[in-house]
Amino acid sequence: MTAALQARHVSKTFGGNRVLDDVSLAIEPGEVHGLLGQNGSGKSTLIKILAGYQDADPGAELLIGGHRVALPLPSGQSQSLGISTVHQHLALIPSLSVVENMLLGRLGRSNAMALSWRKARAECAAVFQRYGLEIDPAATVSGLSAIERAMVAIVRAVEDLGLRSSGSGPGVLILDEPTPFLPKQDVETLFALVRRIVARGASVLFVSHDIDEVREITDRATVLRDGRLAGTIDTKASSRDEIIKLIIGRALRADRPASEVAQGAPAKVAVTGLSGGGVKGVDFDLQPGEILGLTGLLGSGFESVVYMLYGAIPRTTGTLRIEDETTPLAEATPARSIAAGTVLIPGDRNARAAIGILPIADNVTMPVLSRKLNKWFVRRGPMHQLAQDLGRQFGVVPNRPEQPLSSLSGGNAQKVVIAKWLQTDPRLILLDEPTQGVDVGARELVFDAIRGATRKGAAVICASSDYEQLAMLCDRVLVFADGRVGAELNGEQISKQSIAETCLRGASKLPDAL
Ligand SMILES: Nc1ncnc2c1ncn2[C@@H]1O[C@H](COP(=O)(O)OP(=O)(O)OP(=O)(O)O)[C@@H](O)[C@H]1O
Repeated sequence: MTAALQARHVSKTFGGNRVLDDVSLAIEPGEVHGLLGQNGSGKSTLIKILAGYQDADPGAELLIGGHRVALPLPSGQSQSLGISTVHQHLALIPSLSVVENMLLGRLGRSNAMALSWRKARAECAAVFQRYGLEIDPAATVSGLSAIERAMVAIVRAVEDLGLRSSGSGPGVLILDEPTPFLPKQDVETLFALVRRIVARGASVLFVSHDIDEVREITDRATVLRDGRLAGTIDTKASSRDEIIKLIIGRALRADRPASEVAQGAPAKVAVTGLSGGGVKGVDFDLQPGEILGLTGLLGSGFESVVYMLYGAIPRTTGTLRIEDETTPLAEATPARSIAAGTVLIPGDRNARAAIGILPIADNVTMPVLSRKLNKWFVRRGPMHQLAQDLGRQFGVVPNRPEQPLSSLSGGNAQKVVIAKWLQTDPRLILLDEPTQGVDVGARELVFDAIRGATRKGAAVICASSDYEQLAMLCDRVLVFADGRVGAELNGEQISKQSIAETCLRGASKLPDAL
């Protein structure tokens, strides 16, 4: 069978640093092919080369549908050659309608004056119907749910492939980590769409850190390790442990660590009457060193809690007590929270937690410039030394503080953000999806760092819809439903399965199996 896409001998060097080394990859027609590897293993670089955003080093070869294609791909031409990419940020314009977004690529190439919007909407509706989607072409993208936005971007990418001129097969759709921003229940909806796409003959290259998802949706997978090909596997025939071992070169720790929370100690943190942002009068408290998980279905209110406690959502009411200091949340602001020893590590690190164009050293030392370094003027030597030490401690790869943060892979950038706040020895750590985009091996490092902070007495609140993460990390999990705490899971009750079941039952009662 002629491969839908074949890449051979792909290498890439940045300033003397070889990040891809003689990688080869073949994707069959109608196949969902996984691309796996630790943070910084070279997945995005490979995709950027396949999508024509980046040149490969000399010697690389690319065949699409058996036809040799000259590298580098001409800028903006990858779709006409049969490769379409959907990145995590989706590249939709929120203020435009669905149909306008669907036509974005084509508008640039055609005479827009001659466009009939009525006809375009009807065609768009017919396309959505073909894929079994119920999305109004006239709706504004900003009003769509996360899963609807993802599906619009994916269908647009596939349709743009269908318009290409070359006759070399139905093409390859690259999905670059499409699921981390989606609630778990919507992942199935997305997978149904992926199955429909491959049933129509196209192939999909699926990049993900979620091993269970990879085993569910892909047929085979290529694994990169340190920029080299670690292997190509039949995912259905491979166990979870085998895949993890190929990715990180070792096995993960088997069990969740036993809770270290001292029973019966007075609460260190107490939240009372928390209301606003979809939350309706919630009370809970935390023991010193406790890691409390918050979860639920999207819209159940759990997603807002850490931002409300940090003072980042206006019109929040209730109180937050840390040890013997009580703050009315109506008066909380991020600056006051930081001064009181509360830190927030947000989910959207690119927009809210880091400045990509600044060096890693500047990003990571920002909260401690006056405390740990010279208060009156910035000396880069000590700043670099501190950044280097933190990079080592948190496993940032490559550990080069002078590089811009944006040159790090997604997962390594997240480690920098976590290091930046944990070094401040906070009393309360607020986390929103702390290991989104972080690979399975590095997750252990991040979890260890968070547990290290709890040993120093910090309390942690972790909001997440990643049930596996909650099961590995938390001493207790509160499952939200309709703005309130619907169920509480403790100790042995906590597992990925039990959290998923409790969420899906509307959090009205504990799972039968418990
Ligand atoms: N423009 C660049 N300049 C310098 N180094 C870069 C650049 N882009 C990527 N790198 C380096 O190349 C290596 C591979 O990065 P890449 O983003 O491909 O990894 P990845 O496997 O996609 O990681 P993640 O899972 O974290 O997204 C990393 O060490 C990264 O720092």
